[in-house]
Amino acid sequence: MIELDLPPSPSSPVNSWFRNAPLAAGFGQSLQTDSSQQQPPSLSSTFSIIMRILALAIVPVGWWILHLIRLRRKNAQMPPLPPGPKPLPVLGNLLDLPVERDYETYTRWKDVYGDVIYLSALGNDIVVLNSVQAASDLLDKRSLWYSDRPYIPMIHEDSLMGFNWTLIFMNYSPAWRQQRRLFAKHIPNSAYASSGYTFRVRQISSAHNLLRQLLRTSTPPASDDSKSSTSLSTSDPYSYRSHMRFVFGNVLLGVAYGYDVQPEDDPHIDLFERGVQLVNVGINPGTFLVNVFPILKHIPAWMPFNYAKAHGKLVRQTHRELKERPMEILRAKLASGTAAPSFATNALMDIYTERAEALAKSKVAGQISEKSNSDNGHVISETDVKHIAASMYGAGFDTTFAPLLFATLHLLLNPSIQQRAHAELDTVLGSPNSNTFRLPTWEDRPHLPYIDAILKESLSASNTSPSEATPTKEYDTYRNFRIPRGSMIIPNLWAMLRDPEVYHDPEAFKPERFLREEYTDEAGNVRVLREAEPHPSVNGLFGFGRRACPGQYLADSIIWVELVNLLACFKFVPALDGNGKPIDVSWAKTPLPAFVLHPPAFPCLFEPRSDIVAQRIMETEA
Ligand code: HEM
Repeated sequence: MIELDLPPSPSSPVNSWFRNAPLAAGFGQSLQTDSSQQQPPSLSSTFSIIMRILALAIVPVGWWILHLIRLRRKNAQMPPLPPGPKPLPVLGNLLDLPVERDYETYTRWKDVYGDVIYLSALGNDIVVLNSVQAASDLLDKRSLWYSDRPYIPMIHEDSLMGFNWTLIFMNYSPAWRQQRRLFAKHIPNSAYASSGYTFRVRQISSAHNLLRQLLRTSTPPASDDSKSSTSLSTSDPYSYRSHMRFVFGNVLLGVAYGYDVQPEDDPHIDLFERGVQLVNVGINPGTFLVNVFPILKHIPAWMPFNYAKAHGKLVRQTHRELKERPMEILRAKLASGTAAPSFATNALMDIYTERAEALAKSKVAGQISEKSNSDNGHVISETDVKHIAASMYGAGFDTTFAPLLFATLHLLLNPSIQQRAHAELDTVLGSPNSNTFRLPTWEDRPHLPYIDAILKESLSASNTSPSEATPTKEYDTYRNFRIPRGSMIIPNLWAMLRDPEVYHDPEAFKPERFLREEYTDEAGNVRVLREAEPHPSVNGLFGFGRRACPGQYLADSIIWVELVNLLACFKFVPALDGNGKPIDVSWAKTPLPAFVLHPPAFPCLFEPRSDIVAQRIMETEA
């Protein structure tokens, strides 16, 4: 070990680097001295060290300068980059990028730079799309080039989270295409498709389950005398959240595996929740440095403080369990003939049937052919079924839960919207005070346009924050701007939904913007009273192009059935504070920063609309 007896100095990292730098650079031998005779280095030896450092540095620095000059020349011949905040050398716009609520900053920049903005961060190109037009032009119309996923070391490295088995993060590839086809085949692409019948039965029974749970913890109806059955219950103004969570978990695991969730502490729900939370931690750009400096992925797992590898291992273990456990249960049920219909049940049955047919054919033709089922060599297998089913909870839970929370919040804040919804429902379901009152069914949907409008407005409120990014496959030009190859494309839904050209009074919760209203004039002609607002960005809510959400029709039907049942049966009323005054919850309109925006927990009470309604709810138990 060589030690230099340099004059004492403050132990800042920079000083210590300078102290050790010559050793690290291989200058140790020339400086090796007997510590008993050490002298401060002479001026000439210091000069020689500096010269050597300069000599060594000149090659990379020269290369870097040449590279920059060449890049400048090349770029000068190309169209300019889209406008954006001025970058710093090397860091680019790293310091401009907000840690939280990036969508708000991108939206503010729209006024300054326009709807296509260029940013760079540590050499990575980023293009933010702030309008539906730009997003659709690139992601829809040039979808072949814009369908890949960005490389995120924590996600994609097998030695870290190894999470690229899920559709959401898979690159555009034959395996991805096959999985999308499999998804589309078994998850109906229309809320009204006949193949969706079994899922709709499950959705209805889950919605009734939610009604019963809310009734048990609800406030009594206003007209209630103290003997009513509902008056026995006390009200926890936050309990609705856990009831809703249970119901969405039940629907999603039911659709995925035909699995019935236990009302409390279901082990599968716990497992999937844990899996989602662990992934969220891993993909947060600020949590693990390896996402910013991918080279850190080479640090071995045994090194102390290697939290990224430790976290990756935990995620892999949890996901192995989460993928295997429900499939094992399903296989056992399939073997005993007791499996309920579900995505995985139906897809596995298909595979088994195809295999049996291929086997039968092979006995005739002497060989097994799996070609019919393949895309560039990728044949659908049980592993694909397992992976898609396991993705459904993560992809579908928060995304469906959040719009229902927003609907609840805005209905609570806007009694007039509730009244209008109740009036529409009463014409279809009967008055809640009449014995003819019934609960809604799927067939009622076309007759309830205002409920649909509330659903659309709630979906807009919960727009997925703009972290979805797709690298361009090739260098591209758009509106005479250059989009560098490999750019991260960020469609900023927040800005799209607040585009004043499209969306009037965007901050207000106005379901009627989705209604086209007609009236009949004196001569009996049907005329348009008001056109629905043009609102193309509601399509953008489910993404663009080839990567657009494959679960959108399922999501739409899941949220609709919950919302319509809640509205048919309950009034959403404010909880009271210690002085008996209604608690104001308007603060909850500002969403929490997350990938899927959702309101912070706010108190809300559910009051059954009448005793007859309460009775109808209890009848569903049968
Ligand atoms: C209101 C609810 C939902 C919303 C707003 C929503 C939105 C989205 C968005 C914005 C994307 C990304 C598209 C892109 O990258 O361009 C996506 C992808 C995806 N969604 Fe949904 N989603 C919802 C519900 C669901 C449900 C219920 C499921 C399934 C059970 C699901 C499954 C998926 C999958 C598998 C992907 C990845 C597709 C791919 O990368 O090819 N989603 N969703």
